[in-house]
Amino acid sequence: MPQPSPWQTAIPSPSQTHRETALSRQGQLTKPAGSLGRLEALAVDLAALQNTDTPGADRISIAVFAADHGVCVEEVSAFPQAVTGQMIANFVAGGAAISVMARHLQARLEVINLGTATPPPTSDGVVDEAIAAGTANLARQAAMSTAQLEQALAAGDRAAQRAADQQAQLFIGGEMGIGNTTSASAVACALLAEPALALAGPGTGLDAEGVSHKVTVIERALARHGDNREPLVVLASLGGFEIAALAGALIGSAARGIPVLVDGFIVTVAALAAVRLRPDLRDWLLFAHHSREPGHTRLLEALNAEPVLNLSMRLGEGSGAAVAVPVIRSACALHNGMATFADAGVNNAE
Ligand SMILES: Cc1cc2ncn([C@H]3O[C@H](COP(=O)(O)O)[C@@H](O)[C@H]3O)c2cc1C
Ligand SMILES: O=C(O)c1cccnc1
Repeated sequence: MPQPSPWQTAIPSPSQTHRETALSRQGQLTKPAGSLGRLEALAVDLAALQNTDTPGADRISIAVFAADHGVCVEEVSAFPQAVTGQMIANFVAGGAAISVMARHLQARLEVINLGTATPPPTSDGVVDEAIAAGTANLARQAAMSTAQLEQALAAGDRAAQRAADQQAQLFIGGEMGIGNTTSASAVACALLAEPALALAGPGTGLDAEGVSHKVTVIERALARHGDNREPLVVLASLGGFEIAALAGALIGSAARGIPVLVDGFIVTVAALAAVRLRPDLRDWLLFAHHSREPGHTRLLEALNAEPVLNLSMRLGEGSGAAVAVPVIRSACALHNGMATFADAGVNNAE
């Protein structure tokens, strides 16, 4: 019998008992009901997901998935493809935005290389999950084979296992891959049956002419792909290794009982594909921020997601999720630390 793929493992249901206890506690804390706004719901959601009366986000695992994209030959990014490998080195050297945030949050950061055309100058400290030297050009052919897709999903699942081994309370997936807003937009268009124009944006900073060209490249990819909306087919045809690995990591994280804080545009596309594959994943996703990449609005709507922050960020790497962590920590500290009306001898509402 063939082994089931990791993305087929069971995803637990959030604890209804802990949700109810947390909701009741929120109603007894020394504040007008609902006055902590979304912080209340965040703490309640985390209590249910973490299966605890004292939710927390002290132990965080961040995994940045990196890979190159064959579609870069179509000149769809403001930056050269070699930047992917260079940034991998920067992540482990500690100089990237996500490296700074991981230190700031005392989070564990790992960098996973799924395959680059120009390898990083040093691979010390990088998790090697290389599948190929980047994907094929998705404007002309399927980005990856079914076997490569399975490899990417499994690499994501292994990252989720490492997060579980570290007893992570929250998982953050990040990505790096020059050209990946083209791939992510194409995946989203195929899943949502939207035209390229509705979802493509500047990415790293294309001008209006650059975005128009990117739209035509995505249209070519979508015409080649056809109207198949099956998530695994869409991922293999239009995805990237890091996007597929993220989908595997999100499912793997939920399967191990670790809630996920979803970053910006690209991770949300991976989340959409993963939710289409496993609808029970949706409960495990908290959305960190609303990216400046214009297509993110449509994606958030499709996932019925209301992100914690909107700081006009458009970086990726998991950086927006990392920046939202202090808000999540505040929600938990308030939930766990505030006195109840009864404890403090404060009169509750009539
Ligand atoms: C120095 C640098 C650091 C980054 N960190 C994340 N990205 C982001 O930009 C890329 C996607 O944009 P596009 O599709 O336009 O290439 C991804 O690698 C993404 O994570 C970066 C981009 C650059 C240039
Ligand atoms: O929101 C994102 O994930 C994003 C936006 C632009 C470029 N890279 C990533």
